[in-house]
Amino acid sequence: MSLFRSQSLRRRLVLISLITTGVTLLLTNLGYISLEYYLNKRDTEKKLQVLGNVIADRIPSAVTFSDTALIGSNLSTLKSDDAIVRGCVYRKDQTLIGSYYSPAYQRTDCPNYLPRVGTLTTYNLSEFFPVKKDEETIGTLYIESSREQLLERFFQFMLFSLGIMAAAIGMALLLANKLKDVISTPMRELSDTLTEILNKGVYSIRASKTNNDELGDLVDLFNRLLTTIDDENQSLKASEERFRKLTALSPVGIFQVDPNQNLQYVNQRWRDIHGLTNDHPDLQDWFEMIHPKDLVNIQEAWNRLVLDQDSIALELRLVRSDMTYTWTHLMASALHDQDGQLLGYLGAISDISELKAAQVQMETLAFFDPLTGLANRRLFKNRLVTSVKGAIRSGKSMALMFLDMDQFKRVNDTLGHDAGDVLLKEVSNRLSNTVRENDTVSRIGGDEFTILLTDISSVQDVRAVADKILKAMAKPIRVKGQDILTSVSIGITMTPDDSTDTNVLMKNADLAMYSAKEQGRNNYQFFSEDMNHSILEHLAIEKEITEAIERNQFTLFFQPKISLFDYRTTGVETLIRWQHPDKGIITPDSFIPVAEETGQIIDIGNWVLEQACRQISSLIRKNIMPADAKVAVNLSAKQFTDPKLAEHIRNVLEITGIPPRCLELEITESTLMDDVEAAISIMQEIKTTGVSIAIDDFGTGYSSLSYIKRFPIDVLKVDRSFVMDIPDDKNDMAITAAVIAMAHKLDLNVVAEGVESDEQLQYLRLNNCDEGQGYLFSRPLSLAQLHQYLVIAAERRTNSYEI
Ligand SMILES: Nc1nc2c(ncn2[C@@H]2O[C@@H]3COP(=O)(O)O[C@H]4[C@@H](O)[C@H](n5cnc6c(=O)[nH]c(N)nc65)O[C@@H]4COP(=O)(O)O[C@H]3[C@H]2O)c(=O)[nH]1
Repeated sequence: MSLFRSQSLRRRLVLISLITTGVTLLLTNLGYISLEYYLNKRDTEKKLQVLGNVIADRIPSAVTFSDTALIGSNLSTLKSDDAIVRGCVYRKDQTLIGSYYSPAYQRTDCPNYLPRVGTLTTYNLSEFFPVKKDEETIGTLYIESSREQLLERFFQFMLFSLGIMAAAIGMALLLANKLKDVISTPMRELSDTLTEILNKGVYSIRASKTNNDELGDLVDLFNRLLTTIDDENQSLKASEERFRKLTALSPVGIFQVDPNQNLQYVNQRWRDIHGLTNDHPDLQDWFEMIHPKDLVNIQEAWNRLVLDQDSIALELRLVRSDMTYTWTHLMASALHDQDGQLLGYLGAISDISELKAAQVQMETLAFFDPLTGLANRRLFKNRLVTSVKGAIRSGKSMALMFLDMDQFKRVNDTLGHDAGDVLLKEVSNRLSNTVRENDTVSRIGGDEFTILLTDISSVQDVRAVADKILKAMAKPIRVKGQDILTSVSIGITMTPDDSTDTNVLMKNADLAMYSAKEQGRNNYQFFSEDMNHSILEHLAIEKEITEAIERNQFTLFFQPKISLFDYRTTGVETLIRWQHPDKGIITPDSFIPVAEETGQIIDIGNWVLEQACRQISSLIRKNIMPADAKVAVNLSAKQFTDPKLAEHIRNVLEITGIPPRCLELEITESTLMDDVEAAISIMQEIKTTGVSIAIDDFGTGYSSLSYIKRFPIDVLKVDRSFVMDIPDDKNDMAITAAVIAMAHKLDLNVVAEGVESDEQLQYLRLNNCDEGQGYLFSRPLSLAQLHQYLVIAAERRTNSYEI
């Protein structure tokens, strides 16, 4: 069977035709010959029967009388049939009494005795017929017919059939050949076309159609299939071309990996990013380029890609041959065909070095102070949280130092911001050089620094560092050709001893730093619970101030200002008092700083301004207060920088009806020196309302003459600390005299604060101080007391204080 299958279609067609025709004819002829033979044999047998019966019917008498002649004449009728070989008649005793044999056959007598008939050949046809007389069998007739004629006809038929078979097979051969042309040739052509297409790879070749039958349809279908393949091929080529162009132009490196992990394709950009020039880069080479720190990540991601067919995206560094590295972003995913069969992996890699650099820059900006390069507040807070956790974990201590530069503002304002920057940088350097590398130095504000000291074994270590810092700061810093002496005040808190809460630690260090400031600056203080108590006190005051505002517990006192030339009352300074229901009168020093810090000062200050103007304007209207006298009101720093200040002043002037020239605002020198430029513009705005401005506590704020010149002020109040030591402190006396002279040069009115003694009065008068204020003239007075004071003062104005 396999031999048959391995034959060509053409040969198989011929074989099938021959076998089919041969077998069909063979079977047909065999059937036909057999039928013919059977029919002839039946005819012969019938004839034998007829002859036998006729003769048997005629010869009973002849047999009875053994009339051999009669028997012989009857048997001679057998001559009529050429096929009869012999006829034999036997008596009842089975002896032969008559016989006939055909000369055409080999002469054989009938056997003499009936049973011996069986010895004759059985090849022929034979039959026994009983010879009966009166129903009694008196003899037997035996007739034998030859088969020769039968067989002769049989062979003639056979010969004829074979002739027909040969003719039929010949016809079948012709038919098979024809079939070859009809079926096999177009099939061969189709196969040749296909072979040509496959060999040349040209899908535009078409098979030629010769028939309009099923094979013709097959050729049509084949050509249509080719057209479809050709179209798809074309679009595939177009798409491939597009892909090729796109990848060539792509700013992204593109790569393809086959299912066996071989790098199948990379575009030019991929090569550029990797700095690889070889034609067939290897995936292993690529893995070897990956930065050791990124290897674990990429291997883990690659496993996910290959084993789980997951898409991956990650950032990694590629190390080039010159050991520089490029930051890249890699994305890859598995490629499957329509049946879900894995085709490989497709990926894109982009150079993100610039992005990374920008990110680093952003992080630097976000976490580092651009001026000093130190950690900024944000990074400091992160480190503080981490350090506290580390300290808890390791069981070791950590110290937080809060440093504030002493008198930085003075340098900044007098020598300019550039000088301030130089100072800050140098201080930063000195701080960084004083601590270990593990410790974090941060600049968290203008002149505020923090230091985190980790792994502290004892407080002694911290003291040693703090001492080193103070010592490092003691050396002068050269700024703009001048040697500047600077110092820092340091507050220190420890974790876990003081707290493990970062906010609490910050507050502790801040408190300790303020305590260091209070202790005279240029020193360090460790946080103690006492400092905390002052916070609680602070909080309590804050709460009480709120209640005081609500319950109208504030009242105003006025302290007269006296002309040192004619002792006239030139005005009053408004001083707030708190009439506490339990604690009695509370002076402003106890609550103004708290109110300043909490912002409550804005409400309080606005109330003071309005009340003072209202009360004094009523005294002016009643002519109790001289019409040219002024009421001075203190402005806190927060009030001063309140954007609504000028609007509020105008409002108060309007609603109280006090003339603007009768109102004077006292602003402390330190408030003005916080931000000189801003202060000047605020003062200019205040001046538009028509009120006067006085600098309070002059001499304590390190203001330089160049600024005073630019301030739109009217009055300069010499601080009580200078007046206080007259006549004992020659230095203070000289300063006071110089300030008065300078103020006069600037056309400013000078008021001396805290005049308590005649000596002081005389000295001030001697130096042409314009006005004085102090216990020598009057303590701060309630409105009623002031009323009384003014009345009396008017009466004894002349020379009352003169000695
Ligand atoms: N030892 C001594 N002291 C004298 C003498 N003459 C006056 N004083 C006191 O010196 C302070 C003068 O006021 P200041 O320098 O403006 O200093 C004021 C001022 O800065 C502030 N202040 C007072 N009232 C207000 C206010 O309404 N608003 C704001 N923002 N601050 C106020 O509180 C500070 C303290 O005020 P007070 O306790 O009233 O204290 C007053 C006054 O009672 C003297 O001869 N000897």
